[in-house]
Amino acid sequence: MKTLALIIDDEPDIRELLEITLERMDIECRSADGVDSALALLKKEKFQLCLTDMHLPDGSGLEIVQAIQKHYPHIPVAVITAYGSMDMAVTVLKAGAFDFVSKPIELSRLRDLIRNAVKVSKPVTAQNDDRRLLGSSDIMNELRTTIRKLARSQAPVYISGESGTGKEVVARLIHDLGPRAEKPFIPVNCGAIPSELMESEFFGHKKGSFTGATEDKLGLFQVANEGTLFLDEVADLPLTMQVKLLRAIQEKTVRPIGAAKEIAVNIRLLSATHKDLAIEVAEGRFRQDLFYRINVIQARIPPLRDRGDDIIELANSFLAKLSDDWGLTQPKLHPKTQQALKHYSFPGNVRELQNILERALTLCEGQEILPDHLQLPEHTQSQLSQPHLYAIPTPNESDSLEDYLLNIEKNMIIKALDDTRWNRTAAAKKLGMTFRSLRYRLKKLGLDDGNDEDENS
Ligand SMILES: Nc1ncnc2c1ncn2[C@@H]1O[C@H](COP(=O)(O)OP(=O)(O)OP(=O)(O)O)[C@@H](O)[C@H]1O
Repeated sequence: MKTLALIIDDEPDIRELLEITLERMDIECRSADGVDSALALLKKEKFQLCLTDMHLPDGSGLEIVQAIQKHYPHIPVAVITAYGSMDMAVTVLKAGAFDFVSKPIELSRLRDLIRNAVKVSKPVTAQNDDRRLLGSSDIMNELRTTIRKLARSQAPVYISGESGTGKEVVARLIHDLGPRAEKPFIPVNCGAIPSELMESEFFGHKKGSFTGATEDKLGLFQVANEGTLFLDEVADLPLTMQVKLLRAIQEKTVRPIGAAKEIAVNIRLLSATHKDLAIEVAEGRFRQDLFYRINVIQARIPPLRDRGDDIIELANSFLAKLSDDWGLTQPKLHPKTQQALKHYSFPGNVRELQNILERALTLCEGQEILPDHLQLPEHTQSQLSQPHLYAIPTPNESDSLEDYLLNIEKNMIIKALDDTRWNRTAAAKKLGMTFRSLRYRLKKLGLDDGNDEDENS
């Protein structure tokens, strides 16, 4: 059966251009010139994809996106936005549009978009793939649903989560379950590239463009072309590189060092960091405009300590794998070991659990792993009790690490404010942060009184 597409545009010329392009791709089309007529067609026929203009005589493309999300969520819908209207593109992606194309419509970009939409409209066959993400807690099942949704979209996703929670595993799944699965997935650790090599790594260079450039080199953007570029530890990008990256993302082109021409690239962008990007922005280390572009949709990965019985499920699975690799019979986790694992806070999350088990398997001589083999730090607090200026509160039983740290942050801020008679400029200085950053934290901690007066006092 032929794929059926719905085209919505009030300009007959553009409708015709879209129809011709799609029909050449063996896709049958129906056209509508406004919101009402489009909604009527959606009721009447079964579509596999939809392409709508943003400005329609009786409404907007956003209404179409919302209606499709609500009533026909399986139909990928892409929006044609006005030239340079990035804000609108971000809005429609957030509302659930699968992708966007801006005017004047570039035919090669349109064809790529349509090809991806056709793939997305087919039922996912790679369901089994998400077994790579172990854990059957509700919180992980929710994450799996989110991943499947995000895989269909082309929107940039910012994956947040503490160190070792599985951000890269999630990024790979988003790629593997999506329409770009057959194309490259290129992970880049932004913190690991020396700053002087960064531009050449990302955008490539021509032979002879600088000392040491003995060959032409493709940049990561080109290597990832048609696939996914995963910027891990994106907060570690120097500001100068952030500007260049923003440009490449917005223009969808790159210029290798020493090249005369820009090269078009088609990538899906995923990014992650264990840092709080909003704080990085508030403290001036991360550009707000880049944050806005990469953070169109956010996926949060929960820390391991919040995943309940998943800890034991993961532990058993890692033990099975390790025992198999090392040619051992898989030992059991003693009930007390299970208790100890469930009560540990895992600041290093899944990666730390893997390391703990590897050590435990080395230390364990019998068929059972005992609590001692885990060598867990006696108290989580021992890791936090570095030299400190103010008394560190004792954690409550129910505190998560996050709550506990927030409490410390709050105490230090209140102490600094008390010491400076609530002069926030002086308090910020005392705490070694900018006024903006202090104000952000005060808001976050609910201590903000809405008075910004002392900025310059
Ligand atoms: N749910 C999970 N099921 C199975 N393995 C997992 C899961 N989550 C993480 N892992 C494993 O834990 C390790 C750390 O995962 P990953 O590198 O994706 O974390 P990360 O959040 O990207 O870490 P970092 O912040 O250090 O970059 C990897 O070996 C990964 O395979």
